[in-house]
Amino acid sequence: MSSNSEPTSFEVQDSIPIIDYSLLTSSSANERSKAVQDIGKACEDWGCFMLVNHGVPETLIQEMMDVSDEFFNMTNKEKLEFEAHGVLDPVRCSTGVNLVNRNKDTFWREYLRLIVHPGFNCPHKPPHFSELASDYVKRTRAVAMELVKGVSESLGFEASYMNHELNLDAGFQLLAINYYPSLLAEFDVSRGLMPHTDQGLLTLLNENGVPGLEVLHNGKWIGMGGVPNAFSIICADHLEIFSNGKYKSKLHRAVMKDERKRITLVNTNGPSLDTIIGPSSWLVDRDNRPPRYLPMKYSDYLEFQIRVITAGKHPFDEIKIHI
Ligand SMILES: O=C(O)CCC(=O)C(=O)O
Ligand SMILES: [Fe+2]
Repeated sequence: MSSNSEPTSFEVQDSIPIIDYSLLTSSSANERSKAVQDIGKACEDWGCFMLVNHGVPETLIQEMMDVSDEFFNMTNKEKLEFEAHGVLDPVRCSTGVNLVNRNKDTFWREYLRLIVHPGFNCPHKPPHFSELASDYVKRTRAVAMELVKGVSESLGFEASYMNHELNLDAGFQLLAINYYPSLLAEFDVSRGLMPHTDQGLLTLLNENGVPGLEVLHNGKWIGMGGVPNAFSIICADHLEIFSNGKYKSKLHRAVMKDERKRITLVNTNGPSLDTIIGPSSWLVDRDNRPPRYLPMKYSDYLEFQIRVITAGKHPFDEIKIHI
């Protein structure tokens, strides 16, 4: 979507649903069932929610923010040691330089993308980066897998159904670290991230206390985040595909509000690369609920997504079946 055609209104709203993770993992069947119901409603009505009491230690998140800051403060030459181009390269750093051009739709952002499952990849510097990131992604993965169990039940399946169907034990997990530098006088470009949806089932995101994430809801951009020690959870493309459109992937963007530096840690969680993912056969019937998306191997989708986005389109423009 180009910035010319997108809605411009912005609204701070506190009604993005908040899910308490400790209820989802509670030994009380009633509490768990209420959490499952709330997750289903949040996915259906909003396509996003805030997750509190997730159990990932605040100190670990802070250490990840600090070490990420150190990474991006290395020289461009040092960072470009990790430059890569293919979507399946295990470590991919972009210093943002190539992103800035005369096109008004383009924003400045540096990022580091790591494939962290199956198989963990991370730059060897700064010291402790790899150790911290490894701990962080194991913990976020555990949270994501619990959430997927809840989602699975909310769709009427067994908790483990999506895990089995989509081979999540070998699931493709990315850690993307986004770095929006502080706005220095000589730094005269917009910082942010274009409206987009994510690959995978659920994205888990946290930020360094500097707001910027917005979701498009009922035609308006709404600020997301700002709940202390909470993850922003965003429904992604393959949840929409698997649920045959019941849970929509959420369009979101990043817009900087002030001059402060912003860092976000973004986890995407998908099926295994060789999974062919389409609408679940249980959520499709010929008469009332025809399939709305073409199935595609996940690794092909990742390559295809880049091609389609580069051409200024959304993957769903190509794989959505219009009924
Ligand atoms: O930095 C943000 O707030 C958004 C990042 C994001 O959407 C992404 O990396 O996919
Ligand atoms: Fe995103």
